Amino acid sequence: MSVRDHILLNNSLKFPVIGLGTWQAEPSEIKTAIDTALEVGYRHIDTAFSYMNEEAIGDTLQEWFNSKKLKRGDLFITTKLPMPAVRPEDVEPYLRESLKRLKLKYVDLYLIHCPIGLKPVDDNVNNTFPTLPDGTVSLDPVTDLPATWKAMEAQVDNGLAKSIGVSNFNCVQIEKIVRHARILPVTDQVELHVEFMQKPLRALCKLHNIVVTAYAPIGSPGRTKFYAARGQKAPPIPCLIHNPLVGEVAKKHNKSNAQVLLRHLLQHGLVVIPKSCNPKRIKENFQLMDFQLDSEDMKKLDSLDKGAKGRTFDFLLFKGIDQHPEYPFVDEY
Ligand SMILES: NC(=O)C1=CN([C@@H]2O[C@H](COP(=O)(O)OP(=O)(O)OC[C@H]3O[C@@H](n4cnc5c(N)ncnc54)[C@H](OP(=O)(O)O)[C@@H]3O)[C@@H](O)[C@H]2O)C=CC1
Ligand SMILES: O=C1CO[C@H](CO)[C@@H](O)[C@@H]1O
Repeated sequence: MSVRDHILLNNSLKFPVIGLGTWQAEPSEIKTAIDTALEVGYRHIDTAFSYMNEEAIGDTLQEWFNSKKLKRGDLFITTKLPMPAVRPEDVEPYLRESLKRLKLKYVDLYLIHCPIGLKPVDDNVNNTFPTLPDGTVSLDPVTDLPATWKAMEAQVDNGLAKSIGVSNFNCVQIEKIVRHARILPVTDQVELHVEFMQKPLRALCKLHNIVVTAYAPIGSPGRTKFYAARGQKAPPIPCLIHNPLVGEVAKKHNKSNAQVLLRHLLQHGLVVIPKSCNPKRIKENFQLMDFQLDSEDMKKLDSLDKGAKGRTFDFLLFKGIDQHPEYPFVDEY
């Protein structure tokens, strides 16, 4: 099955199917990562206010624009509204702050990072995981998703975002948005990989013409760092890269295991945003268009799906987060 390098969105915006993920990419690593990615052909970068690297990304993009090697219109840049700002009045100020850090006039895609709203505990906007003195996360129980979505739509109207979408929304939450939306979300960015193929959510999104973007497409093996920084032990991380079946398919095509994991998702019509700060792996993760998995390969890889049991992102490292009424990770979605 052939795969196009972009999906054409309703507003004629081209959504490149391979993007560079940047969670846990330190500002000091960003220049090399973005330079390498743009040189090998990536045109889509995924970041978030809470990744604390928007400024470094903005600096590197400016160098590319100043050197005239690329124009703003050549790129597709995504960033996200953080959890302490999931309320209507915070949408525009946070988007403006992200744009200031990115040194851009608009983003191509602005996402609600997570349906869970948090209550800030201080004036520090960079404190994106506010915690109460008892160690639990500071929940905002009155998160109003339809009202927040209305404020997201206003960002398309005012030209600060070319398109808008959601992330970590489950089927019920997607339906809630779709019922109220004037502008539909273009994507739901969720955990999705060979062991967690998100069948019900994909079916629902297809119905509404919403593209599904796969985060952690190679299993997010580096996330121990995020837990360690918070004094916690990471939960078991699935060894997708070393799965023998994936290895078999990779050997047949003379490609790496990571390339097979990514190509499998592309052939399912998904957008993938693998993260790497390593030039060799950044290149490897982009070389996905010179081979095709046949139906037997796809069947083999599909057999690895564990359904809801394959989920590994539950945000439970933020103590008490599952007490929020919009906690999304309650079912396979
Ligand atoms: N909306 C949300 O809530 C979330 C969004 N995301 C987004 O999705 C992106 C991707 O997800 P992420 O969690 O980073 O996980 P990925 O599945 O992309 O895995 C990234 C990890 O795999 C390593 N890696 C990358 N390429 C290869 C390769 N070819 N072979 C072996 N190892 C490799 C990287 O290390 P190295 O850098 O050393 O190469 C890194 O440790 C994020 O960066 C972020 O942009 C992620 C999580 C949640
Ligand atoms: O994007 C993200 C990566 O995952 C983290 C949790 O495990 C989130 O906090 C963050 O929003």
